[in-house]
Amino acid sequence: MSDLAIRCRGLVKRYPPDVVAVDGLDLEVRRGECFGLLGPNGAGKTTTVEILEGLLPPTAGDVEILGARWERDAAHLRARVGITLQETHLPERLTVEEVVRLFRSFYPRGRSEDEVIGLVSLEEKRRARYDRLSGGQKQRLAVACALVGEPELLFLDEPTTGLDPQSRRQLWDVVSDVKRQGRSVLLTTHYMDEAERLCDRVAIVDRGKVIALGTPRELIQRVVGHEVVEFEAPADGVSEPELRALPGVQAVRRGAAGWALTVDRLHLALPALLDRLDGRGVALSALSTHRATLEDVFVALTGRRLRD
Ligand SMILES: Nc1ncnc2c1ncn2[C@@H]1O[C@H](COP(=O)(O)OP(=O)(O)OP(=O)(O)O)[C@@H](O)[C@H]1O
Repeated sequence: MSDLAIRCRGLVKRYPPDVVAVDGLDLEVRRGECFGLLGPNGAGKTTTVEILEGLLPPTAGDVEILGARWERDAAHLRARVGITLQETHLPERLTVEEVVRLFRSFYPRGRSEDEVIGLVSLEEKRRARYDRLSGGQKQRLAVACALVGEPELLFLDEPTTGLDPQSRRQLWDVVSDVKRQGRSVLLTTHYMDEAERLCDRVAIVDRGKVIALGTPRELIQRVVGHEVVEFEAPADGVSEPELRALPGVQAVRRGAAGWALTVDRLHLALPALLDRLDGRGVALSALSTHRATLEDVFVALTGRRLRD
């Protein structure tokens, strides 16, 4: 048995006449791992996921899911994976339990309705019609449908986009439970806090290619450092080499709104920075610090923000 849940090599998807949505993407997701595909709008995440889900044929490349292939083993594979699409439209007039029962009937084996409804905490809504559910409840029901066949691998495409903070946290709990049961998860998201919290490893995708891969902590420390200091000051007030020479500073970037320093020793870098600016009589119009995030990794690698 393959110890990989997903393996793809040289994946390409072109849309005529000239869109290259996926541009030679390689990926390995281990069994039992929650793996995140991160990237800005249009990076190629959904296209990649739909190919891996067997819903879209690639233009080129090789895909293996749970050691099997969609071309040869589609019927068998369908019963082993669970899919939650970016948008799910379920029959408006069916109740929560009717929807779950319907999906349960598609699988040869699986969980009971009660168990699945409990997993996504929709017990109180089991007799409520689909069109009466909130956005978060609808999304949890979609995840319940993906879980009802006890999938070995769960695909979640932007499961929390558009949800309020409480609904997002409820969905995170569901995904954490799925992970605890040893199932594999492939998750796409724009939310870096979501990826840092849920994913064992992430791949950052940009323009159809993987541009960075690792655990969230590894990537942040390797690419960015520990902390980010951002400040605004007149462009002629201080120079890039001067900033780079300050103690504790690892990298310097000048953005549209001001400077961003990545630092590994904030307690040294910050006083030295303030001292330097003060000595020059440079007025600061804004100053903030934050722990480096995956968003900073993306900015450091591409010079762009994830959500421009
Ligand atoms: N059916 C299609 N025909 C033509 N172009 C397409 C089609 N589907 C996607 N694309 C293009 O392929 C690129 C990748 O799109 P994709 O939806 O995979 O990105 P994404 O990373 O999932 O973005 P988002 O986060 O906005 O969902 C985009 O430029 C998109 O416009």
